[in-house]
Amino acid sequence: MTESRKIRRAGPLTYHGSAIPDTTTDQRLLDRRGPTDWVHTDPWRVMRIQSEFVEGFGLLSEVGRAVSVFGSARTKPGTPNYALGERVGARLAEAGYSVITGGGPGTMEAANKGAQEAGGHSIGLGIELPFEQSLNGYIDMGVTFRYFFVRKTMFVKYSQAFVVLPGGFGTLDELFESVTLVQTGKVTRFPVVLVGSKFWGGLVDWVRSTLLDEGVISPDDPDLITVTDDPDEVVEIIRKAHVSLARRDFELERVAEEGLAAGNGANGAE
Ligand SMILES: C/C(=C\CNc1ncnc2c1ncn2[C@@H]1O[C@H](COP(=O)(O)O)[C@@H](O)[C@H]1O)CO
Repeated sequence: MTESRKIRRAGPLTYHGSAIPDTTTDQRLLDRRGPTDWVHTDPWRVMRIQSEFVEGFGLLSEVGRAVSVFGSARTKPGTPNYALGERVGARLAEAGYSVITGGGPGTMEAANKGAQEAGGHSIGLGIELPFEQSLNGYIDMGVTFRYFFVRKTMFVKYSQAFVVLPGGFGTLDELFESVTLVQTGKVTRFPVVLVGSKFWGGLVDWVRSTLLDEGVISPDDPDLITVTDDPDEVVEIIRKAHVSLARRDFELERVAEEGLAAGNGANGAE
């Protein structure tokens, strides 16, 4: 009778006899030894980026109708812009929208405060910065990201409109990123509302004159942005846009169903 050979299973793999490695996968995982420089390499960073997306999608997937509010991190409590941020947050919450901000101080805090105090759902998507900073104190659900671009994806994916109050480079970056996504058709359901005509007027005039005159945007592009001073109008603009988008979706579905009923079949597009 042949002596039974030793075997070891490792997931789907079975090792036999002399092919059995000296250590098990668990030992290699759990024993801490060897070089650690791989944690500073790009492939490892890619894994970390992936995990941030997975975590963000998991945590935010059940957020209902939401609006992202952007604005200066430097707006001080007690100033007109802080009060404006609070009113915008409150009106959105009263209209049933969750309010998503960058979770920081200034206008972000004001919008979260307004939303929370109005009984709404107040969300902060924080960002890890080189200096110590915690989420503001008016957040029901806070998620902190390491990467700006992962966080930006979350603002777009989990909100149905962008509201932009006065702010600096960060706010301008968020404004133009959102307008570019709408302009290029990467997102379809995004009213972009600027709040504060005095602050935004010069920029909007420049868009309508210089950018149009130079031919670097299309004639319809300035209409991708709406300006108002009135928090109630912010909600009205967003509601109207969503109603007309819902009508358009309904119409598209009706046309598709009629096409199917008439035997045209689907066109195969995703
Ligand atoms: C500069 C200060 C704090 C920075 N903290 C921030 N926390 C969270 N999100 C931030 C922060 N700074 C910028 N952002 C994002 O950009 C927008 C504001 O940028 P701006 O340059 O201040 O206009 C904002 O919407 C955030 O998403 C001092 O306390």
